[in-house]
Amino acid sequence: MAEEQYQEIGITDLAHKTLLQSDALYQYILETSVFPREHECLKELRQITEKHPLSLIATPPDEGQLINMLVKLINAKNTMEIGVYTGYSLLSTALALPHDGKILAMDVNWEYYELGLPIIEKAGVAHKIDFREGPALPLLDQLLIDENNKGAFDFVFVDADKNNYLNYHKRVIELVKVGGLIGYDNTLWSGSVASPPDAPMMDYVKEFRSYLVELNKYLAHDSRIEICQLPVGDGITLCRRIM
Ligand SMILES: C[S@@+](CC[C@H](N)C(=O)[O-])C[C@H]1O[C@@H](n2cnc3c(N)ncnc32)[C@H](O)[C@@H]1O
Repeated sequence: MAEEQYQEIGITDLAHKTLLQSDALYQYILETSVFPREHECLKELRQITEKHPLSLIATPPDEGQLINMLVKLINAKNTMEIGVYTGYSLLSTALALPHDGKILAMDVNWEYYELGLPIIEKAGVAHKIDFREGPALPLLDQLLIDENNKGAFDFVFVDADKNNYLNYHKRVIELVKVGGLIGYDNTLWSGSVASPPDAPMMDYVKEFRSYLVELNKYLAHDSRIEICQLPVGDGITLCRRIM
């Protein structure tokens, strides 16, 4: 999505990055858990990102910490990320992977990634990343043509255009291995998924709310996965493929 489009739909006006409606409580979590252990390069990347006009779309540091922990817990080696922006979640993943681990990273915008790339290089993990510029759906379709890619991924993080999440799920579920994990970001969508559709909400929230509601319903009934929805960041749904 282009910067002007984000501005048009009002994302830059979002008041809170996370579901916690208390800045003090969020700050407490950051200061007592995340920041003391945040990798120096993640800190640098966060500081660069904060200067960008779209910094609100970046993965928040507590969620980056969760992703880093998950990747280590499942011993992931072959991973994918859809929606990179400047690379906070990408770097959180890359730092957790073994030296020969891989991330296939997709984003329509190379310029955002370019902002974070020097920090990723400095962290010594750029060799793990295969960045593909372009819309993710055709890239996923291309991957699915090769049978070897089916069930080949240990972990997939989806954090791109919300109107395509269900389309991503229909493809990614075939690419992740049985026992592997998919993380969908923003599944609580500023808490709006639990509000009536006519409740007052910002344009940006209103525009995409129905896609998240639809995704959440679909995931709840998809027998191929077990799920765990966490109120971290803007809500992340973890899906473990079981068949
Ligand atoms: C919420 S941001 C990703 C944040 C990122 N995970 C981080 O850690 O900061 C969403 C990203 O998705 C990208 N995007 C939007 N539509 C896309 C599409 N169809 N295919 C791939 N990427 C897309 C945008 O360019 C943007 O960088």
